Amino acid sequence: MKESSTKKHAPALLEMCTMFWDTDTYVLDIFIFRSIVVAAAIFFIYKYTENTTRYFLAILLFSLIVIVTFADSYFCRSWLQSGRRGGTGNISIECRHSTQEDRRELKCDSLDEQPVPSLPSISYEKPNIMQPQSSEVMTVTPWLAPVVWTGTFNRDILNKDFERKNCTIGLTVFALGGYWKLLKRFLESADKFFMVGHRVIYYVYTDLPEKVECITTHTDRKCKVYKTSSYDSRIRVFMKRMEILQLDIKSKVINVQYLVCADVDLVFHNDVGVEILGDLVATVHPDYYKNDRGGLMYERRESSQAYIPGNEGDFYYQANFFAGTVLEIYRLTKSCDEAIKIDDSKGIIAVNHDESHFNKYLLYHKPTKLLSPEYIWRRDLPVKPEIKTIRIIHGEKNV
Ligand SMILES: CC(=O)N[C@H]1[C@@H](OP(=O)(O)OP(=O)(O)OC[C@H]2O[C@@H](n3ccc(=O)[nH]c3=O)[C@H](O)[C@@H]2O)O[C@H](CO)[C@H](O)[C@@H]1O
Ligand SMILES: [Mn+2]
Repeated sequence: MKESSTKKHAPALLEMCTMFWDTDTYVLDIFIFRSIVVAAAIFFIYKYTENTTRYFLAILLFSLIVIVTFADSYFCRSWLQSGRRGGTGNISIECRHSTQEDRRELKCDSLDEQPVPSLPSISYEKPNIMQPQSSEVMTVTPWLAPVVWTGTFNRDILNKDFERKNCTIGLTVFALGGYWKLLKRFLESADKFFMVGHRVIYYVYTDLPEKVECITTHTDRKCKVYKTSSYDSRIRVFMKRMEILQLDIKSKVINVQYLVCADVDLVFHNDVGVEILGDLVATVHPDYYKNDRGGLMYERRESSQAYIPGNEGDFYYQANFFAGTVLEIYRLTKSCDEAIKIDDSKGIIAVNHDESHFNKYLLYHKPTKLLSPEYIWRRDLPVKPEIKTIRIIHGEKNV
């Protein structure tokens, strides 16, 4: 009962708190205002009241001053600190009793901790808002995520913008069992085409570290090799990836801002740069991108955690190349790992293994950027007019 009545009055009280505590003129205004009120009350009490009433009113006035002081220093402070004002909950409350100048200075300090970065000047053709980026393909999804195709971005602008963020990009790859043989070609092609000019850490997971030669020709790149257990089936391997990734992000073994997760049977054939980065980025599968919902390879058994009903689905995404901030990749890998384990406990393996769970996650947690099939093509697929630049080829299992 008490709680609901507090909630009912919350906006008005909050507004009052904000007025009292979040203005530079607070100290002066409130001091003058209260002094006038108290002085007027004392004048009134002494001029117009008799002895007994006078004492009673004096005690009442004193109690009121105590209650008001207590109320605004306690409630307003905790309300503001809890951020209920929305967005600016980090205001420097500590300086509430200091002078006006101190308050202003401290407030500015917290806002100006990060200088405002600006883009260096670079020359490029003026963007024309009347010119559609493509008449052939979708460049923005219905939830306003860009779809990256050749011709939709200017890498120079993106590179300059990314440099000022001073971020490191991680590239994870698993090479267990016989797959260690694919690693050399994968890393060589990444060295040549992946995020050239940016700080990169390769995170290589293998059960055979002694066979792995992790080299890079760039001075701003590191390679970290981690030993894993061996698994008796390849399905186990790609299910385990989700578990290993989420654990290593959580324990900060993987410690970067952006993470790109790749299969080892990928070979980079053209530049793949910061245009692929975003909060949560998935690649559209080259086999199914023209199919309607019925033709997408989702898990259709209700018994599986990866189940997607027939009337739902956006695109079929490939689990062999995805990217995002570490936070988003953590959420994705953790959710997929949990779903895989629930299925496992019931003896269920989703139709496309980790990829089915990956697609389920992305249906309900929409990617903020999509990569066109140009980013993961396959050698055996026929040439298509919309595929202008094949950037990565997948399924390269022969060395
Ligand atoms: C037909 C089929 O099966 N497709 C699955 C498989 O496609 P793929 O044929 O792409 O699977 P894959 O053989 O490339 O295995 C996936 C990745 O796991 C790693 N790996 C796998 C096995 C192994 O013994 N050692 C090892 O290191 C390696 O990085 C490899 O690239 O993988 C996808 C996940 O990306 C999906 O789950 C697909 O359903
Ligand atoms: Mn693969």
